[in-house]
Amino acid sequence: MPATCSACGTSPAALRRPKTGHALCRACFLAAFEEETHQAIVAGRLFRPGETVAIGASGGKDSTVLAHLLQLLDQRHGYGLRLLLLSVDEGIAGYRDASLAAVRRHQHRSGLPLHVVSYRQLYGWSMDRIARHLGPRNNCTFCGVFRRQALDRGALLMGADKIATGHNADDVAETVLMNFLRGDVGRLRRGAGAGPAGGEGAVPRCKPLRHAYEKEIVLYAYFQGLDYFSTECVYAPQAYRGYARALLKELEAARPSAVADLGHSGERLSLRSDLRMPARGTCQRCGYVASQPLCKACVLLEGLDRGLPKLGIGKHRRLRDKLQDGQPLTQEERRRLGALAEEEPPEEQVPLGELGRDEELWGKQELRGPRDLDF
Ligand SMILES: Nc1ncnc2c1ncn2[C@@H]1O[C@H](COP(=O)(O)OP(=O)(O)OP(=O)(O)O)[C@@H](O)[C@H]1O
Repeated sequence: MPATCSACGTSPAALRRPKTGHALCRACFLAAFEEETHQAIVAGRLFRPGETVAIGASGGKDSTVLAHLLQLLDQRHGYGLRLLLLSVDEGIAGYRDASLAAVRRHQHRSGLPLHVVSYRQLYGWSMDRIARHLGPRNNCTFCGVFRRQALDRGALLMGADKIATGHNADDVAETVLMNFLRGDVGRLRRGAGAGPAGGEGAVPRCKPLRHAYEKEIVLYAYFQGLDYFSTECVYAPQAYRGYARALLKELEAARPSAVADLGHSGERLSLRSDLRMPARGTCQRCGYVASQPLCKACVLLEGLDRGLPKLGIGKHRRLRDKLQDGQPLTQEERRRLGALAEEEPPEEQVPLGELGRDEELWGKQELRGPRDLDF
């Protein structure tokens, strides 16, 4: 005989909650998941009445569930939010184009306004082209830096007060692990991944699903019949995060609370107070938040534009200084920086309309490039 739901005591249980081990029926699971998200929003004071919130919408399960929940909870509890969908098109054929189609379907169903910004518009480089220059490694470094800025730029254009992302408890735990494994003191101090998503950006961020287990998000999407895109990014298998993810899965299998515990540890970490942290300033080139004279995106772009894609990653300070002083690099130095044998023509510019600009919202306003934006 199937187990009975431990919450209502009447309906047959439809699942065992990965987070708590409780046997629940569909209705009680949905209610518990929604209530926990609401409590996380209230306890974390994530939103204020009247705020415009741009939901980072990638078309994947997490942000699809987030967009659905924020709309539902806003109506149910009267948060008084203006919700918008914001997507970044990184230019990854066979991955982002398909997931953006899922975002558009969500837009039609939900009626929320959608705005799409693309790497090609903002930086003149799609991820596919960057990957052709860079090879299979380090693509996530470029993509992560560019996406963080692209979300900020999109949110500023939309007049958003805040960005909400679909980062879940597993993402947070993986980030805590990764920061430890890399000895990344800066990020450990900022909350080891438990703090605001991309907390160093120009627009405040929050992660309303940060206590939600990935497995439960999948269950929620399934029971609600939500339509999302679920293929992994073609460049992700090479990412270091994959090792942290595999380790976390092993830990979770042995002890399900490991996911929540790691997130909790990340929040509670305290470091020596005499550690020197880089001061926050603004990028001399584009005005974005930076702790160095140039922000990370401008450093990466400089390498790409010079045909030396590895200039902005790794320890190439000496070669960067050499270039800055106008000294030529040797063939061997150019090779170390990933110089291509032959120059590739720049990518064709994409008309904004084709990328899903919400004309009603934006009229004829043009997106500005990374070098002339004021933050
Ligand atoms: N291209 C994008 N456009 C807009 N937001 C994005 C994009 N990529 C990621 N995000 C935001 O960052 C969050 C975490 O992104 P990540 O790459 O870890 O994907 P994920 O964990 O697979 O999430 P999802 O299931 O929503 O794709 C997403 O939930 C979303 O809110």
